[in-house]
Parts: sequence; C-alpha cells; structure tokens
Amino acid sequence: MAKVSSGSSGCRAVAMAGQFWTRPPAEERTTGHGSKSPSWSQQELPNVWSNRTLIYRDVKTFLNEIGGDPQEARYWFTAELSAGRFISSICGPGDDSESGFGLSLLQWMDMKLVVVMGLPPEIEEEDSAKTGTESSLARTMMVKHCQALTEALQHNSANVMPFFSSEALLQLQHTQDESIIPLVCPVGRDAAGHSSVLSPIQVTAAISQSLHPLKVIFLNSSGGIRNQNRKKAVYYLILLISVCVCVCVLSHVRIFTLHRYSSLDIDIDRLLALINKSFEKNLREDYIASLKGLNESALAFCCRYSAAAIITTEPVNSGTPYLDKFVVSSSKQGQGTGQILWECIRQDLGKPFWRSRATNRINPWFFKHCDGSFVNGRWISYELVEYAKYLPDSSCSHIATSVGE
Ligand SMILES: CC(=O)SCCNC(=O)CCNC(=O)[C@H](O)C(C)(C)COP(=O)(O)OP(=O)(O)OC[C@H]1O[C@@H](n2cnc3c(N)ncnc32)[C@H](O)[C@@H]1OP(=O)(O)O
Repeated sequence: MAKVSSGSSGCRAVAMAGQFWTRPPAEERTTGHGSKSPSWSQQELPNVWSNRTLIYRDVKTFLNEIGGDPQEARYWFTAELSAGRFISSICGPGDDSESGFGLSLLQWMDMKLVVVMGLPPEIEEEDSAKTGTESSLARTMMVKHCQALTEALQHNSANVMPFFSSEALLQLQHTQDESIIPLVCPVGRDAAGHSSVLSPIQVTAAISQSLHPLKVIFLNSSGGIRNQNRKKAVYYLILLISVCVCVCVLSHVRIFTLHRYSSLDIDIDRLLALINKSFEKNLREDYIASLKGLNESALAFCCRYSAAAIITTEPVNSGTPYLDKFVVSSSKQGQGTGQILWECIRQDLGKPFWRSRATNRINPWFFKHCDGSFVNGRWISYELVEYAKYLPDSSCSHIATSVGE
C-alpha cells in the first residue's frame, strides 16, 4: 500500500491521483436526475438538506422508534453521545444503509463530518498495491463502496460529496460548508506515476493535521482497527470537525434552565436579536424596560441564544405564568427544540397562558397543548382567554405583516 508521508504531501498525492479519479469509468458515471446512482458533481446533488420538514419528521420517527417516549429517547441519545458510543451503535458494522442512516443523523444534528473511506472488506490492505491488477481491483471496489455509501446517505436526505480529487478536499479548509459530508476516497500516485490506494489511516492523519477534528472515529466490521487474524478491518473513518451543536444535542435534556431575569447576566442585545430575527419584526424599544418593571419576570434560554422563552407572572388567579415570547432561532426551527423548551416551561412553571397571532403557522401545535382557546380578531388566546386578549402588543405597530406573536 502506498504511504502518505506528511499532511501536505499526503494531500498532494491525493490531489495528483484526482487527475485520474475525477473521471470514473463510464459504467460508474451517472447522469441526470432520477437515477439511483449518485451524481459526482456538486451541482447535480439534490438540495435535500433544505427540506427541514422531512428531516424533522425522520428524526422524530427515529426518536419514537428507539424510545417510545421522545423524552426518554433524547435521554438515551444524550447518554450515547456522552459515552462516545453513539456512532458505533447506530452505524452498522460495514453495512452501507445503516452507516448511511447513522452518518445522516450526525449531519441532521448539525455536526460537521468528513468521512474517509477505508478499504472495503473484500480487499486485503497488504495486497491492494502489489500489482496493477490488484490496485485496480482495490480502486474499483472502493468506488463501488463509495457509491453505495453515497446512495445510502442520499437516501437518508444527507448531502454528500464524494472526493476523488483532493484539490477540492483542500478547499474544505476554506469553505467549511456544513451542509455537505465530504466522502474522501484515499488514492494517490506513487513515484512511478501510477495511481494507487493510500493508507486510509494515514490519509486520515494527514487530513486531521490540516482540519484539526475534535474526534476521529473508526468504524469497522469487527471492532478495533484489525480483526482477530490481524487483517485490516477498517471500513470508514469519520472525522468530527465540529461538535459544537453536539453540545446543543447534549444540552437538550436540561439546558433550558429557567433563570430569573433580575439575577441573570443576560446579553440583552443577543436576546433581542434572536427574538426580532425569529419573529421577523422588531420589539418595541421599551419592551425590556417594561419587563424590568415586573419583578416576577423570568427568562428561559438555551445554548448560545438559539431558543428563548420570556415568561412573566400576571396578577390573575393569584399570579399565573404568562408566556410572553416563545422563540427558536430560524436555523434551529423544526428540529424539536421548541417542543423541549415547552416541556421545560411546563415542568418548571406549570401551565402558562399565552396567545399567538391567528396567522401563526404554529397554532395547530398550540391547540394540541392547550385546554382551551379563543379566537379574537387577529389573536388566538390560549387558557385564561378573557385575560389574555386584553394584553398589549409588544411589537412595533408599524410593521403590519409579521409572523404571529
Ligand atoms: C407566545 C408566543 O411567543 S407565540 C409565537 C411563537 N413564536 C414564533 O412564532 C416565532 C417564530 N417561530 C419559532 O420561533 C419556532 O417556530 C417555534 C418556537 C414556534 C417552534 O419551535 P420549533 O423548534 O420550530 O418547534 P419544534 O421543532 O419543536 O416543533 C414543534 C411543533 O411545531 C410544528 N412546527 C414547527 N415549525 C413549524 C412550521 N414552520 N409550520 C408548521 N408547524 C411547525 C412541528 O411540526 C411540531 O408539531 P408536531 O409535534 O405536531 O409535529
């Protein structure tokens, strides 16, 4: 097997090999939409990532499947992630469809990944570069497995880009496009100019030197890097470049701690930016000041201001929590954050009352979570409807067409 001597030379070797590999054999290339085989150019890849509804539905189905109760499932999910067992438990051993699902799930969680293809189980590492024929066989098998994994990822709505040229891979450092899982085939050219399969581990090391992943995970069919016969068993190597949203995932369980506004050091500008952006309209300038006047005002917020709830206590029924603002940042909507935030509010504060604009798309969900509602002009009041409908509007009045409150 060819060796990668250092990060940069390894990348150069792959880049050189790319000249041969960017044009796969005719029978392995695909054209047009509707084909089951993957396209090899970024432009042809379907923009499945933007379909958040489907992704949300799939994640929810997954959570339901594994736990029955979504909250319990999330707990399980968190435990698996913290224990580092997550990938091995959901990416099946050497099974492309299971691996595709597991890797897609990581992407849905907004983790940034790079996948380096290992040698397929059919190929022995020692044999792969011995002769031209064997090298060619290794290459063909790798393309086949790369294609299968690409299809599996696309089948699970992941956005994947196979790299047979590492020129493009090198650009990863600059683009850092989170919506794409780069699938790297470790190939290079030796001193004699022949293309050959490189050591996946060394390519991973070379990429790691450049991208500084937080975690490198080895997936294989038998556990460990080598199997009992000391034969190679590496199947995929995964680099988690960033697990920052993994923090979000981990924090789903209890990050939504409610804080009393008066005793909390909150970045008000960030909080207002979150609310204004998500509601697509601006709050009144005196909004925060009006909250300060209320001693019992409370805020709930999570993970870098990606979700927040502002709850006040209204002088009705000896003090009842009023959900004044309930918001998730636009980039995190539709992924279950609102549901978790809601559960935390219920757990910590009991049953609040609230209202929303009659045009708000979230209303069907609000209906499911209330005991009673009342439509009054442009407002729908939930619970304590007689009281809620007379509360003042907190947004700028000159913006008439906005998503509901
Ligand atoms: C008191 C008030 O503040 S009322 C105003 C509410 N806030 C806003 O309108 C601000 C803009 N919107 C948001 O910030 C968010 O969309 C929220 C807070 C309403 C919901 O948070 P999300 O994280 O997106 O919700 P989450 O993913 O947990 O989904 C909860 C439910 O809402 C539904 N939902 C989420 N987004 C949408 C949408 N755009 N259209 C229709 N339904 C939606 C989901 O399908 C789910 O319902 P289900 O359990 O029946 O399938």
